[in-house]
Amino acid sequence: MLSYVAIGLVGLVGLVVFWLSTKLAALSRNIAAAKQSGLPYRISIIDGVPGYLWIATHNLFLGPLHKFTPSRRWLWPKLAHVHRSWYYPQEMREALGEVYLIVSPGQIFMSSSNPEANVQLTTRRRDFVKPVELYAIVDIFGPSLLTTEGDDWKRHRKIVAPAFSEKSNSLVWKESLRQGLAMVDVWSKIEGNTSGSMKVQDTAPYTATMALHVISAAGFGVRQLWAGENEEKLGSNAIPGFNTSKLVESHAMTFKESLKTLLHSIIWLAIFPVSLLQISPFELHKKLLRSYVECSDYFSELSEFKVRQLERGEMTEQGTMDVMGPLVKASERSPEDSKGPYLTKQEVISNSWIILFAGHETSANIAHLCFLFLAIELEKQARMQEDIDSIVGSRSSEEWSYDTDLGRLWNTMLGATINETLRLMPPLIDFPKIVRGAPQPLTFDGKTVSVPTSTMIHVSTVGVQRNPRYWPSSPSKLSNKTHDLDDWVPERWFSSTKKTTEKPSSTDSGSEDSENTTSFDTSDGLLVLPKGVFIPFAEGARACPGRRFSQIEITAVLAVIFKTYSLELDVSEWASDAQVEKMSKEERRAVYQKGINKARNLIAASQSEIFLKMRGKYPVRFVKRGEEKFMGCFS
Ligand code: HEM
Repeated sequence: MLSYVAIGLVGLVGLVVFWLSTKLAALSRNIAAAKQSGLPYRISIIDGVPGYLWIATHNLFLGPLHKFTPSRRWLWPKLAHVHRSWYYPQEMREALGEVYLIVSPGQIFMSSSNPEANVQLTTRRRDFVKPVELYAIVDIFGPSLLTTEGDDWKRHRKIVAPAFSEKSNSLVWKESLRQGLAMVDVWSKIEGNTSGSMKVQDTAPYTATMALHVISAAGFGVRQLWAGENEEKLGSNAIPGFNTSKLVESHAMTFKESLKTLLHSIIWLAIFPVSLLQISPFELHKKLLRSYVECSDYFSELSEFKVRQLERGEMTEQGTMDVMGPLVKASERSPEDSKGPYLTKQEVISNSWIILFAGHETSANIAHLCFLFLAIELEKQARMQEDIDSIVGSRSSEEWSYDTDLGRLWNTMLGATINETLRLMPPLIDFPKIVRGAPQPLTFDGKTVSVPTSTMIHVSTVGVQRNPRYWPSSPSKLSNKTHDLDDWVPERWFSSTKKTTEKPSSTDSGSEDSENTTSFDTSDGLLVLPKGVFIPFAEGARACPGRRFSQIEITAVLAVIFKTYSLELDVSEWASDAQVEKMSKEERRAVYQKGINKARNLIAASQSEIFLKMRGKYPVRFVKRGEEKFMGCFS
């Protein structure tokens, strides 16, 4: 008996020794490659981009560890803390430089927050490839524009990109103005609110619904209504369950319900594939599976609805952007068809999902954060309102023109507000690339380094967008830092001194597969930065095709709301309305400051779960302009 235990133990020790020696051998190979690269590097025992199980659970271990003071100096918990990694790029940059490697047994990881390097990483598409395997988490309905590479990606892009044309944008503008007003109407009907004063516990779910509605109408040609709106308005555009509360027999959830469940639990779909969910006894898994199937069915039904619309010739009459139209047309073709590229029926579903997914939470989070920053910075909000007034005057939003008003609004404090929010809190804190083949040369700051084979690269959006070397800045008014790049300062977008190094040269821009995603933000009104510096929408061929869509959407929503309303933080945690009424200017300022501190702390505690977002909520109050309680105290 004893001898069996002894043999077992020896076997176990042997396995551990074998495992350790293979890990050590891999680590020393990676260290040798890092040494040859010419880049600074650090060694970590944990791989830089851990798996999905780690992503889903790491907060449990690392949250408490970060509270333990000595660990704050350690590098590896910061690297492994995926949800909070957006918080550390400056520390990393100060310790290791703008481009550095982290070497672990299973991986060489590179981070870049250098504009010159960023330009090469985003434009040399064949040298620095998109690692589509990392996108499995969002690939739940199969490969799409976001999650393919090479010729397959070009086929998807050729079909999907034209839908984001200039012609479509006026529809985004109109629908966003409508949705902004509808959102206010919903707030006014919350119990205890009036149309003159509206307390909203958390604007995030509302901006999420607003963004979903805009994409649904402008992207899919299907108008969505807010709860309480009369569904008869939809007429022949009603698709039961998709945009109505009434379900058809085959469905148990509305489209919005199924989409919401899916978005909230998407990480679990990466860990538990559909085949596992089908046999799982847990209610949570059953609900997730149901929402997955429902969503897929809804997209199929929408696609059939589009086929019928196409047959009736309705889509051109409506003049909708209708991403779905070109997708459905392409799905009628075969791979051999000479009329143009094809999509399979499943690819129509996967691309529809990805457009909703990529364009919904991103815009929603930025709109939500713009609200909070404007409520924190009342003086800046007042300046934005003056700018809006100076452009639209007393005209009602129905008369606002896409051609003349949008560009003018953008080039004011309004555009500065949106850009500054995208700079400070980009929804994607970084985007990945990988070196698949031979080591790749990378030139920046007058030297050329060699990025090793299989290096996983993160182009650090947050890193470069908070780097004082490339941005106009002043000493921080909120901390003891010598720069204010960790603070929300929209005025920097009116800086005349473009404090930048010379424009980095693009080695491969204008390549045959790059799409024109230029935007009105390249005009002279706001600060224009060299390539690779302001990259919330990425750059190069794989840049976001929805850039202009979201800029127009957020501009319209902010303009239509702040034309009539002001936004203040709710301070009822510290003082009732009656108490505030009796307060002097100084007392009001002091109580508001408590709200500001709390809201700032909540924003700073945001986490990146695919997209960077706030976890807590802060209540705010929209009041008719002229009826503010605190705005005057800050002027
Ligand atoms: C504030 C809003 C938005 C931000 C910050 C943003 C950011 C980005 C970024 C950084 C990428 C590159 C991702 C990567 O390479 O991994 C991307 C890709 C993409 N975005 Fe956006 N996006 C926004 C809004 C939208 C909207 C409104 C839509 C659609 C209506 C959209 C659709 C897409 C698609 C389809 C891709 C994949 C493009 C490709 O791989 O060729 N995005 N976005």
